[in-house]
Amino acid sequence: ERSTSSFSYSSYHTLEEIYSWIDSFVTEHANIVSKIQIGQSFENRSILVLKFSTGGFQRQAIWIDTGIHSREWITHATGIWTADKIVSEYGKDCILTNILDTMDIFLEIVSNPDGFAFTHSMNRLWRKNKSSRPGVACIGVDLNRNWKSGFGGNGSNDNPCSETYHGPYPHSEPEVSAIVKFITDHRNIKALISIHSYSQMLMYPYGYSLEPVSSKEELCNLSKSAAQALYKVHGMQYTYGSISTTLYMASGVTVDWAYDSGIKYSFSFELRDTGQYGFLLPATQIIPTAQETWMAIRTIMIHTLNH
Ligand SMILES: O=C(O)[C@H](Cc1ccccc1)CC(O)(O)C[N+](=O)[O-]
Ligand SMILES: [Zn+2]
Repeated sequence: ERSTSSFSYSSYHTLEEIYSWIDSFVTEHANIVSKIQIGQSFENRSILVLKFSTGGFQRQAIWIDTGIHSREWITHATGIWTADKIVSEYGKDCILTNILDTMDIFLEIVSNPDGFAFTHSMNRLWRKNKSSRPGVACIGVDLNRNWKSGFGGNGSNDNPCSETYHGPYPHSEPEVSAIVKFITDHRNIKALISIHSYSQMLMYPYGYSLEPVSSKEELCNLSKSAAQALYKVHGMQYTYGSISTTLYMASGVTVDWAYDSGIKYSFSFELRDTGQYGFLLPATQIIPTAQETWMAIRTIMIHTLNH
């Protein structure tokens, strides 16, 4: 991409196209956006994070990740659109402007670059990363089961050939340990939003337990408000609640680790649709999905700013 003006926000893109767009995007909006490499994937691809900041030092911040499961293409596409929305709305939307005048936003668009490249080259429905270990027949760890909280519990699998294989030990995967290191070293992340597809859900911890989190009421009310803001855009209904009670038990997941690390406002989205197209959501739904998701993300961000 020489410039982002030729980039289509209503299409799906390859890893190379996204990385090239990131460089153009950062160049074009250098006053508010910068690019950070937080690590390297198993196959040595750069792991990139966009930082949106209007100044300050180590400001309280919001973390958003998309694409931890490589086949969930709508999430990378939503992340890209969201990046452009943030820079477009700063100075226009007073709520977003208030957020960025006080907080930073970190956005990791391709959180599983090896898996994502593989969905374009060999297997569109690949979910895991591409790590391999001597003597292990199958490839890949489920990056949404590799986190320390509840690691190895119900709702994860110790079989390396399973789609929910949790890996040999917590944070064994470079794609996970890079985020853990970044967030731990930052010490001022106040909200984490980890975006998946599909099912149209907005969920908060825990996945590894049926026990309610201490901030259950607040997180339930906030997810309700966020789901309502989303619904107003295109009439899409999202269910909301804790992972284990709304969907199923899932252990070693991103948001449980975040919550247990002190990030109270930790949420996971399951974007469109409810199964008609599933992971193969048509590109015509990218912008509508991103538009409605933005209103939910914005609701979570303003609550985080005010609490
Ligand atoms: O099992 C998963 O990791 C997600 C559900 C989820 C999402 C966030 C935290 C715990 C579970 C479902 C999905 O997005 O991966 C879709 N899928 O099952 O392929
Ligand atoms: Zn997923």
